[in-house]
Amino acid sequence: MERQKIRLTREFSFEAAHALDGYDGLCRNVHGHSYKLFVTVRGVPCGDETNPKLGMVVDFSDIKRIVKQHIVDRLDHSLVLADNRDNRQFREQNINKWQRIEIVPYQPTCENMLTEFAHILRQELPKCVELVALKLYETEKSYAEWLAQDNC
Ligand SMILES: Nc1nc2c(c(=O)[nH]1)N=C([C@H](O)[C@H](O)COP(=O)(O)OP(=O)(O)OP(=O)(O)O)CN2
Ligand SMILES: [Zn+2]
Repeated sequence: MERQKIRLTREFSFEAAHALDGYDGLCRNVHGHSYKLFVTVRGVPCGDETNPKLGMVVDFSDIKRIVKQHIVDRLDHSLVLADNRDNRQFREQNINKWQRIEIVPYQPTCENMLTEFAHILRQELPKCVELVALKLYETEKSYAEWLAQDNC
């Protein structure tokens, strides 16, 4: 059978709090989201009949392991704050009580989180697949998308 390029998508979810420093609205306060992340990769299904992964672009469980290790397990039930003096001090003062205070080098909007996720996944995903899209829902009604074709 002809081997065509196929896209695979795996969905993830994590709970995280954040605050948008300096924002001119309610989101400057610490508040939480039930994030949903969709990771889409593209590749050609394995055609090697001796390979246990025959017919797979990549094993869904490999995507799951990589995304969980590098993104979900780090952010789940964390408080995500931009890297500045006040937030670093807040982290130092509270880290014994709340173990998960994640300082990130950007304002933690869904756009910036996706940019970081794309950078990580492009390094960590196996070479046989190409990261083509990420979609991050911050609320039921609001999401951001990263597309490889927009960022060549
Ligand atoms: N472009 C962006 N705008 C906003 C972001 C963001 O990441 N990128 N983030 C926020 C807040 O963190 C939060 O997500 C609020 O979003 P919003 O859709 O306004 O959520 P609400 O709860 O206010 O929506 P309802 O109308 O109450 O359902 C803000 N903007
Ligand atoms: Zn928010």
